[in-house]
Amino acid sequence: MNSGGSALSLRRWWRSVGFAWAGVAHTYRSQPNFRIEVWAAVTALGLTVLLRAPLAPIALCCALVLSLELVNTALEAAVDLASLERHPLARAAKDAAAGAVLVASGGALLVGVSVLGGALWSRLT
Ligand SMILES: Nc1ncnc2c1ncn2[C@@H]1O[C@H](COP(=O)(O)OP(=O)(O)OP(=O)(O)O)[C@@H](O)[C@H]1O
Repeated sequence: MNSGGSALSLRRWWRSVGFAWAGVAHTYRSQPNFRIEVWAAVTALGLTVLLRAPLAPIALCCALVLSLELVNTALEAAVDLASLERHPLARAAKDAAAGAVLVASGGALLVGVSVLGGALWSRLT
């Protein structure tokens, strides 16, 4: 058994988690849209628990939107690092990444309304 090797890979994994968390924290600090999405996700998850609605579709949608916003931020940084000059390909890349967030947000909104809408309506009426 190679316990030294597994301790090392666990430490390496933990270090990678630290880098990933630094990426999430940096995006939270630098991207107002990400902050809005985080608090929208917290609200949606809280409502889901409160209304005893199915958690899986809401959690999946929250994770999808937040993940795509992180990828969008990564792509923006990579494009700006490659060149700060205006270029049609830079615009295409950034617009497509922003479009991915928009599409996921639209889908998440539909899922949110269909899963939570009925339960919320009957609580309020
Ligand atoms: N180098 C560039 N060349 C051409 N167009 C660009 C370039 N950089 C940004 N743009 C255009 O400006 C838009 C906004 O880009 P910017 O990098 O400012 O993102 P942002 O406003 O932070 O977007 P988000 O709200 O998604 O974080 C892009 O979607 C793109 O249409």
